[in-house]
Amino acid sequence: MATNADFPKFSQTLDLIMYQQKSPFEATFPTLHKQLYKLVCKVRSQKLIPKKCKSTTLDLLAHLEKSHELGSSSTGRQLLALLRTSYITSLLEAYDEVARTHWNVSLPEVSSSSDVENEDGPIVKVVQLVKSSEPLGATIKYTADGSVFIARLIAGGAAEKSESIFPGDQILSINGVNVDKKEPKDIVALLNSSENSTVTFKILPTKLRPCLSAEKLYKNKFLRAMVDYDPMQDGLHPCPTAGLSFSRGDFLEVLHCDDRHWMQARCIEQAGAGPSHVGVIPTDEQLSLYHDLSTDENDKNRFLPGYEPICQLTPKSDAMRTLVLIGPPGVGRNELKRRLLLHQPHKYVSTVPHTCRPPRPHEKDGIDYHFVSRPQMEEWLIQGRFIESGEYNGNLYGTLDDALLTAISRKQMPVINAHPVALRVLRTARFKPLIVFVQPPDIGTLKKTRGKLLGAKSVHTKRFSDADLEAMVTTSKTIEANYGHLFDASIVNDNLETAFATLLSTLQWFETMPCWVPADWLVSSS
Ligand SMILES: Nc1ncnc2c1ncn2[C@@H]1O[C@H](COP(=O)(O)OP(=O)(O)OP(=O)(O)O)[C@@H](O)[C@H]1O
Repeated sequence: MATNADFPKFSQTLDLIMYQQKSPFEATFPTLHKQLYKLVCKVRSQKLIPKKCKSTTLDLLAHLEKSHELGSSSTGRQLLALLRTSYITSLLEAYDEVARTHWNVSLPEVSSSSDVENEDGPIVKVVQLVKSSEPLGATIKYTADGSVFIARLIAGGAAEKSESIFPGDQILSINGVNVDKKEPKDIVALLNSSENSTVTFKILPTKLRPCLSAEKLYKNKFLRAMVDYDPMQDGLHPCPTAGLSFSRGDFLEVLHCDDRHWMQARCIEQAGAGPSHVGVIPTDEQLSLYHDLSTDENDKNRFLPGYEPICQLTPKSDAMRTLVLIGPPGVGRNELKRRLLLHQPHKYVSTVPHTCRPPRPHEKDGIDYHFVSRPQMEEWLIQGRFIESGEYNGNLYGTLDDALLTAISRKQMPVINAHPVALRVLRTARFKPLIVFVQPPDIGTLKKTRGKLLGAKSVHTKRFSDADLEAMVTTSKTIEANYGHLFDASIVNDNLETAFATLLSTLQWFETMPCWVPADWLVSSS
């Protein structure tokens, strides 16, 4: 027989289903999602009390099936069918197993939170938390007279989950020890030293409950870090140990944004590693304080400010992106591009540049170059229509934006080897570039593979001096330092065959998997 005590377990299980399934589930079955949501609400409000089932969620589902609680509509039947799929059933079984496990924690007999009358008058609250390996998940601050207050709760931490402690609450004592004027290290020691399995706080609750959400301060909850950040190096961080360090190019999920200067975020899961812990990081406004002070010329190339709002782009077979190969001169971008065009000539295409120099005898207009007049080139330059342009031997050269747009409109993927500076123009919704960094291997491998001619394998074969190869490695490092956060993928070109195979699998990945792109790409294309 289910008791009320079993309901948290069941409702957590449903939370789990909704959380795990949310995006595909909600997107594919919006009506079913609504039904499931209603079910969770019903269970939560305990209006739905199954009398005939045991405490396992699978039993509860069996009960729902028999009792027609969900109605006999096709949506209700579909929902049950979905809940019965092997994926969901396994999830429920796993959860039941976890829920059945006895965790060896002896919960206190007193209620976890109770209001008691303080002798001096104001209502104080006693909050008792079960100790676990996870930290309390709260930072503290002091007033001038040494009183200790909760500064912020870390999203998803033990204090927040307790729903009994809030920012602004004053901590009067921990396990009966008065904390007034105690140093942070003494408070940490108090939290850790308690002998029993619980920690008891006496709290003077705040009258103001801050309720700013991430959405209110940040239109977009997901951000790409454009700078490196280490809270331990940040003298202005209110609590460096509760901070989160991240590197340029990391994807962050903002969970809380309590004020204009600090917010809570975690690094989004990357390549199999789970999401990072939640930590306090500076907002854009706070970060700009540090970078305003920067005199580093390279910062200007890094597309500051500190964060770029991002969203997930779901690949569509009829929406082409531009493949941009970035890398130091001589690293092999032309060779990779040449192989790609040969591999699928109908899909991957090259763009023909414009020039105002006269054609050479063997050159064909529209194939080697588009030959146009100098005034025409200058007019396009003024209009900002070139992706890249330059002057060589008194003649202008450039790649027109139309060249890319025409290929994209024909459902082809233009491939260009661009200078990183061109990313400023290219990285927009019009071209939706997929930016692949081609980097050289270590200098030893580079000397082995490029120091000698490749025989008759390629008509483009070049010979490099040791100085050329060393310059290639140095330039590669500079490009990565300045633009690495904008790269979607990196390929090491040690062996041409494997580098090309990696390029193909990278392209396949981006053609089939959702990926993070600047949020305005989707806004401007919708
Ligand atoms: N992995 C490799 N092993 C050996 N040789 C290579 C490799 N990759 C490229 N090469 C050779 O290096 C030379 C330079 O390559 P490529 O022209 O493709 O470089 P690039 O990045 O396009 O440089 P640039 O922009 O200066 O033309 C070519 O002769 C190419 O065949």
